[in-house]
Amino acid sequence: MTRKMLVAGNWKMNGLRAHLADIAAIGDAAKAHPGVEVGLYVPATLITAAAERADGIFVGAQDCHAKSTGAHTGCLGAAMLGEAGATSVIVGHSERRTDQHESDADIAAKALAARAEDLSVVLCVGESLETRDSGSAVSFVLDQLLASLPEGAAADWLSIAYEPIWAIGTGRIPTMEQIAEMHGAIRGALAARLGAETAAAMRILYGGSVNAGNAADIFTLEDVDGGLVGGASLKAETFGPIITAADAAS
Ligand SMILES: O=C(CO)COP(=O)(O)O
Repeated sequence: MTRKMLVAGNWKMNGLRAHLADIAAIGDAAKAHPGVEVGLYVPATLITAAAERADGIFVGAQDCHAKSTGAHTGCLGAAMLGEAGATSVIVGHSERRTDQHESDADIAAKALAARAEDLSVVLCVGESLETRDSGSAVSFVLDQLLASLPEGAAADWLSIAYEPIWAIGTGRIPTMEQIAEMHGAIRGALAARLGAETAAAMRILYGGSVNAGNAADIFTLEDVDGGLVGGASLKAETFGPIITAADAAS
């Protein structure tokens, strides 16, 4: 089974129109590597402008509401994001699980809402440092994954991102053995839930302090099919080498 590498940037709450030139530069970097799928999850305010300029990359949103419309002040439905130009959405990022108190059931519902509007989905899972240190990271992440997994999950619209919370924005990453163990366990759990064929086709991304220096090692691991990149995705100079590393590992 060959899975196309996916390297996606999560810009989080960063980016103004002044940064559209960076998006264009990242598109240029991506075009040199057509074997890698590259996307940017930008703030909602930038989706339309980014999608208008995006060449060589897809543009996504960082969250969507589980309902399509209604009395939900400040929220955005999947159809709105699609109309704005997004083709994909992140659900279940640990920052939203923590800051917005999103539950696994909320996240599964958001993924389904996105799917209903033909958006692809990256579903994030990951353990805290406390859970890692207690020795129960794998069982925690698998429980979280299976509870957040939407009905009808399929590899043509859903990818998983393993993002250990303690590795996000810290410059600290798990050992290669820990990443390999977790990704293998995730694929095993997907196989048990969705069947071997779907599990073999579904991309499992690693996220958390991915940079030009560590990407090549991480992407070489068998069950790592790309990365979800925060800080290093803001500039082509730092994101470009990560795309190159994914191509080399393809
Ligand atoms: O949270 C992340 C991507 O969603 C990872 O962020 P950093 O790459 O900045 O650690």
